[in-house]
Amino acid sequence: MIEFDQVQKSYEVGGRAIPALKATSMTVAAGEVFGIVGHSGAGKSTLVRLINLLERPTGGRILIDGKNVTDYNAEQLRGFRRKVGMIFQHFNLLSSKTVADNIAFPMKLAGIYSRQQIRDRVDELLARVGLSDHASKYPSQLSGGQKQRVGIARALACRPSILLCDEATSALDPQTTQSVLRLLADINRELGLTIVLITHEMDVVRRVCDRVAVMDAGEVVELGAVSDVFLHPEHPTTRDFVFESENIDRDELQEDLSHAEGRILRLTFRGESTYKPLLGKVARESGVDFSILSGRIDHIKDTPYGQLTLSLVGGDLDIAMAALKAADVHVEVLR
Ligand SMILES: Nc1ncnc2c1ncn2[C@@H]1O[C@H](COP(=O)(O)OP(=O)(O)OP(=O)(O)O)[C@@H](O)[C@H]1O
Repeated sequence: MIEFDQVQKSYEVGGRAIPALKATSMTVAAGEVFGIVGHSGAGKSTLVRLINLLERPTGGRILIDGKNVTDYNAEQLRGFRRKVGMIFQHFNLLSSKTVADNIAFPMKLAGIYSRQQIRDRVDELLARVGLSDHASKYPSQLSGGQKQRVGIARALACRPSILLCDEATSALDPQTTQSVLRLLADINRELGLTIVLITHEMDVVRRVCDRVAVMDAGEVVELGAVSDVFLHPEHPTTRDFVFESENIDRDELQEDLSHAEGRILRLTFRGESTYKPLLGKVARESGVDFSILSGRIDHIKDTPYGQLTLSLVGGDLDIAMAALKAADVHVEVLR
């Protein structure tokens, strides 16, 4: 478990303290995939670099599994850092070393593993990330996705309990992003590793994270289960991220809504209710006519969800609303 207790960070620039993270308290549970989303400069990298103490907080405490790591001496810190792996946007591989040597590097540096242990672990990790045939290649001979797989294998070499991902898919195309995210989800499930993932894309959060913190100007402005934050965003910054990820143009949406008749509702279905033929039944029972203005069905991690914007005309609106709510559909009246 990672606990931030009133953690703050400012950088000294030209004798002035520039605040990057305002006093923040939050907890990341062991074994969860925790997303941190925010625009450039929001403080995401600072927050994540505080977890492995690449940056030292200027206030507050960071507790990992109940231990205050901000108090650690140099030796304790070295041991602790082996338990926290990290992957980066631009992979940060050593270009003069082969794939196998890149993966072995943190184990050699630790100085506590035998040659045989290192060889076995490298083979195991190469297989885990699907690169057994590429062990002797150099990073320049690999695609972006393969480089990130090497980065992941290297981060896992010393069997960490926490994996930090700093914009790990931002340099990859959508298909490669999917496969790297799938690999991270598998690793999380199989190894029970805690993953903290920073990104500026809500879509990445939607695919793999259990919970998310939204950051704006050095502050966590919204935090919760991805399904709640994504489907019912409250803070304007969160709304921007969700709209962006769904490719919704607000002006166009307003324009479409202004042409629609009657009441306008947004319905959110989660889990099994997503696939039920509910609208026809509600229309028959209430006499209300629906017309669909927009809609999508997708997944939040493994859970299906659907969102429909409807205009409703005629019939008995109260009966329709009651029937939808009784079927566990979240109903929001837009007009
Ligand atoms: N080493 C540093 N010295 C001075 N200021 C810094 C330093 N690192 C970050 N900052 C400042 O702290 C604030 C937060 O930066 P941070 O890199 O944490 O944001 P971010 O959300 O990760 O942004 P990005 O997505 O662009 O990486 C910014 O205003 C940045 O300019």
